[in-house]
Amino acid sequence: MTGLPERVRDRRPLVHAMTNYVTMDWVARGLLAAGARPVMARDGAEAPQVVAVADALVLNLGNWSPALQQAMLEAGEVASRHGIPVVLDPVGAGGTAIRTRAALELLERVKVTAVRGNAGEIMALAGDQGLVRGVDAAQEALGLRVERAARAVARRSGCVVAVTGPADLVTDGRRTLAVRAGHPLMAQIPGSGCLATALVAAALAAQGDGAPSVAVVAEALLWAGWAGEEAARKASGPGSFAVAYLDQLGQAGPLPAGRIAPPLSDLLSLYVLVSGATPLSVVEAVLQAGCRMIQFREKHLPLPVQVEAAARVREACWRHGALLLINDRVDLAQAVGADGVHLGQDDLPVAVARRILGPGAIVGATCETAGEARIAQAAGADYIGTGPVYATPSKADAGKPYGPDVVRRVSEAIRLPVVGIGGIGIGGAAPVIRAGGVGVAVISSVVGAPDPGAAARAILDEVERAKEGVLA
Ligand SMILES: Cc1ncc(COP(=O)(O)OP(=O)(O)O)c(N)n1
Ligand SMILES: Cc1nc(C(=O)O)sc1CCOP(=O)(O)O
Ligand SMILES: [Mg+2]
Repeated sequence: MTGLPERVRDRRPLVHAMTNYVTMDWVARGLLAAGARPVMARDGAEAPQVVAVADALVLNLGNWSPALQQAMLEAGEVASRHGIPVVLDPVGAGGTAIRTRAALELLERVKVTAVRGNAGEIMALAGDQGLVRGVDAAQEALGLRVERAARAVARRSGCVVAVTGPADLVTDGRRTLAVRAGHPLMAQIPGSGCLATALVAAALAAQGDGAPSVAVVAEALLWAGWAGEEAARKASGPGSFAVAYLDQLGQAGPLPAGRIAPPLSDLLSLYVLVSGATPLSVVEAVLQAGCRMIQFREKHLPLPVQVEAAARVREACWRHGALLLINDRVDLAQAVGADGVHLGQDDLPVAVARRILGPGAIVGATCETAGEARIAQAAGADYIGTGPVYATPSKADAGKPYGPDVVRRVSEAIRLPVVGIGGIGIGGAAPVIRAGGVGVAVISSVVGAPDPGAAARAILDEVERAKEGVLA
């Protein structure tokens, strides 16, 4: 299959965007730059006629009014009858009751193909009163709650739900993908979200059958985010960024690989640290058992030996579709082609590692407090490790155990996925998930077990059972 930008340029879908006055011009420019054809008819007198000849319909709640609601309902019902994909942008849901009700009514009466919103909006549609300030949701108290809300809305409405933020989540209620792409400058121009919604509509139209597709929605968000990354390289501020963004949308060329994957919240379920001269056979055993996240932490070996050993672990991870992160050392991560690093408070700063490794790398950070976690999130971390949860035999300078509540304190302060670490074994993992963690990081309970593979499987099962309880 050709890349999404080529498909949109080839098919030039007519996208009927019933969008708000604030970003209408930006959305029209973005669709044109992407190769689609925008039509912005918003009035109820003509919208139902226009949508009948369109290839996709966008319903954007910005600048909402009762008249707009009626027009959207009528246009949406026409689109549903014609099998035209409909993408809902529930702008401000959760911020006012009227917006939440309007979005829910559209979801109920229109066959919506996809919803694209921020965390607060999607949580509001799921009935989870997340914190929303204005129309930009506060990325608070999220973690698994966002994924749970998105899955619930997707299952209830039979659509794909995309939650855009530091990392985008896309789910149909069963399968979930994460998209790692974007740049902070995108939040400094109005309409990035509205245009992402319109690109999702163009992507669904260009795929031909207009069916809800997690992969197509994820690819559209990758296109939007990657354009932001590339534009930011050329921009000197929000003004030049906006111009560069439109230019980038029009560029040919494939989208970057490796940016769409199962969410870190899935991959981090069991995170095994290779530490204390762990044999490669143990790594193989835990990968066979289903572990998809390994951290190489043989910090006491001479660096040349670490390079050799880490390269062998990386090769094992590649064979199992697992990610490899390197403890502390960005240079070692680059040397062996690892997927990223994990950094403690006394290691290289997250922002520096992000600058060296680029937007596609995974950067984890150790944080023991909500404040540290917010700083790490703002600096560009992808996940947080917190602990020690219980007493640990594997880190001499670990502090006093906090208990699982440290995971709750940290995970309720940020959007990023949080793993607990420190003394975690069978029976100790579930409390970490119930406290808001997405997984557990372990050394001795697995690496030091008589049968590391069996131990890994048992802990993974405990985590997955606990997650089912949280996500239900
Ligand atoms: C997943 C995870 N969480 C925490 C740590 C501890 O990292 P750090 O504080 O840098 O201590 P060292 O591991 O370097 O001794 C971790 N490694 N992984
Ligand atoms: C590497 C590490 N960091 C910790 C922290 O609290 O930040 S505890 C720890 C060691 C974890 O090993 P085990 O699973 O054997 O307790
Ligand atoms: Mg460290």
